[in-house]
Amino acid sequence: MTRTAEQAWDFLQPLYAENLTDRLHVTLTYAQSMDGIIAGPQGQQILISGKDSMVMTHALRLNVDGIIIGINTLINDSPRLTGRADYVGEDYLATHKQPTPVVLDTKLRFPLDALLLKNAATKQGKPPIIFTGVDQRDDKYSAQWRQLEDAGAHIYTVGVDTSGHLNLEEVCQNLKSRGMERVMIEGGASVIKTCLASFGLLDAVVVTIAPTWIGNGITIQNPLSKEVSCFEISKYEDIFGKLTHSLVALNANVQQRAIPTIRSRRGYGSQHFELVGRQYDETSYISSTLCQEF
Ligand SMILES: NC(=O)C1=CN([C@@H]2O[C@H](COP(=O)(O)OP(=O)(O)OC[C@H]3O[C@@H](n4cnc5c(N)ncnc54)[C@H](OP(=O)(O)O)[C@@H]3O)[C@@H](O)[C@H]2O)C=CC1
Ligand SMILES: Nc1nc(O)c(N)c(N[C@@H]2O[C@H](COP(=O)(O)O)[C@@H](O)[C@H]2O)n1
Repeated sequence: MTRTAEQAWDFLQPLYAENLTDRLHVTLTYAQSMDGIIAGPQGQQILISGKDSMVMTHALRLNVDGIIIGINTLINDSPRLTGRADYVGEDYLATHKQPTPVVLDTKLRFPLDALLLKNAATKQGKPPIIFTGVDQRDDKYSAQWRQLEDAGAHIYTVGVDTSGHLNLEEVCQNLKSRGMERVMIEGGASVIKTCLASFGLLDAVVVTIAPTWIGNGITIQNPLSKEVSCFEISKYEDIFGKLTHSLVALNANVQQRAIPTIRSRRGYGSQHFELVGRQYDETSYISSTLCQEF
């Protein structure tokens, strides 16, 4: 069975029930294997999600104002960051707006041949926003800045925190001030780790965990033991338990692993977990696509 975009969005609705008016609603979303791998050893893109999970990702993309990624993901993958009819269907696509791509790029390394710029030029996607830590007046960056703007990008300088990374709170405030209400953060590993370590930044986490062990690659956490039983997947809750909402969408024939999948928490420290878990998929559909490289 393949989910429709409407079904996928219905499934995600509990994460968006609250009406946040004063701050940006931020969803962290990514796909990982059971051993926490999100990309190949040299950062090669790996197809981890199954078809239904991709429908969910693309439906989500079409229900947010912006998609944030780190500069390495842009350089490695040159993603499109659009919602596409292949996954959501023409009708859904026609009735939803495309998100604005947002790239975290401290040193303005954004390549001029990136697909995001080409797609913006041909109106297949919105012009990207680049957040950087450099100053437009700095001679070292002014030419690149101008070329990127000429190619359609909007560039904003934000603060750099003590780890040398862009301050994500400031990024979110900036996007909110530009009229955005909801964004999703799609990765990669470094950005995911920053987000998971920044309690208070995230409102929701949507993770696809494919029931496979990749064994070697870019990981977002210490690999669990390969002897792990199905139910030990709940170890992920150590991380997710700190979040306001979290959702684990298992994407294949792993009913026995269908532990409660949405956790909602109000007020950090209150020890109150509200369990509203649901399993996303009911049938197997993914095994033929697991771990194939693009
Ligand atoms: N399976 C999945 O769902 C996904 C997988 N991926 C994979 O992830 C891989 C890339 O991951 P990775 O190499 O870790 O790179 P990222 O895409 O996470 O980019 C990291 C870079 O972003 C910049 N950056 C700026 N601000 C921040 C911040 N606050 N926190 C973290 N980084 C920041 C830094 O570079 P600088 O200092 O130059 O600004 C940093 O080195 C790709 O191979 C891609 O295929 C990506 C997305 C989703
Ligand atoms: N949801 C999801 N599942 C996977 O298996 C993935 N490998 C990814 N990767 C992310 O999607 C980006 C590609 O986007 P486009 O299809 O080009 O729009 C890639 O850069 C990762 O961010 N996601």
